[in-house]
Amino acid sequence: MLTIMQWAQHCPLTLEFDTASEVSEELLYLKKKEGYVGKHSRQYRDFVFKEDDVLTLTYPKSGTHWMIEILSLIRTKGDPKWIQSVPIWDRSPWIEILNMYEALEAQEGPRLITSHLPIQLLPKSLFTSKAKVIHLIRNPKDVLVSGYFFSKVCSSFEQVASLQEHFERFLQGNVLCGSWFEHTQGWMSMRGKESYLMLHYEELKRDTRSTIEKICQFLGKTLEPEEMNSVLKHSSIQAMRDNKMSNYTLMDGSNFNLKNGPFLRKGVSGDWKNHLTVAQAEAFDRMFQEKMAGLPPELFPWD
Ligand SMILES: Nc1ncnc2c1ncn2[C@@H]1O[C@H](COP(=O)(O)OS(=O)(=O)O)[C@@H](OP(=O)(O)O)[C@H]1O
Repeated sequence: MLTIMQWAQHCPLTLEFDTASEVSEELLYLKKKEGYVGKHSRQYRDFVFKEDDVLTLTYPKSGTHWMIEILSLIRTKGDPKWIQSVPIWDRSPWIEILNMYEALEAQEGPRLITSHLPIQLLPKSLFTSKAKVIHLIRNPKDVLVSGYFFSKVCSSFEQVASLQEHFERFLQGNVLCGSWFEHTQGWMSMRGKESYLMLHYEELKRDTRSTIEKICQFLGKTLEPEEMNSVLKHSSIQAMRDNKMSNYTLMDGSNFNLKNGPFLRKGVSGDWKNHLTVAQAEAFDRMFQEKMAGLPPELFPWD
């Protein structure tokens, strides 16, 4: 029996797997994480996804919370009462966090569920159920930069001395949730399934309305024009910064330290250009070409 993961120190979840072969190399670093506590969670593997579940699936720092806010507002047809009264992590709990997992199990459907896990660590019922998966991806250079700043705010992230150190760890997959390249390719293997929708942060940013329409179509929902306007208004980054149920001020002082930066930082595409050197960007691009060779370039519509 091999225990491989503790998510966060304040809400420890550990998954146990029967054989080492079930553990991808890129996740092994998690075993070394300080404060690591083994805890048997075979039950997790038996979690039953239901057909009316909607799973937001992201590599960390790809726009997860934005998507949850949008899905919450679609559910209420733009009425902000729910998002303004229930914390974002209770509206769409992370399946890999133990206390949230337990809440999810007890929850009546339809459920919003979130995960940052790579595909091989999701309970198997996901792949036989009709639960819908929204896989949001983002330019990994922006993901990298966002993660660097977030590491100063959230102690679950690897504490690093410099952006260069974070850069090297990111390319090696030696960061929370492992290699972006493998995580992304893994989930992209669901392309073509009716229950899978892949979206880009950049597309959501460039044309939020059309992307929300696409989400509604995928979910079989319709919004009246004024309901759509309300979804747009209340899921804007400024509205989320002003919403204490979404800005993590309720978590400040736990493993979040908002003195070191806001939870909702810039919320733009292309911020990597302000932080990565030309040499870093070139090294990144070489790695990208190598790792993602064979996938159509239109899957990655960013510069
Ligand atoms: N409404 C809205 N509009 C635009 N951008 C937004 C929005 N909400 C969150 N964000 C940006 O998403 C980044 C955080 O991603 P995640 O929510 O996936 O982070 S986490 O891993 O779940 O902690 C983080 O990106 P950076 O600003 O580049 O750090 C957030 O600012």
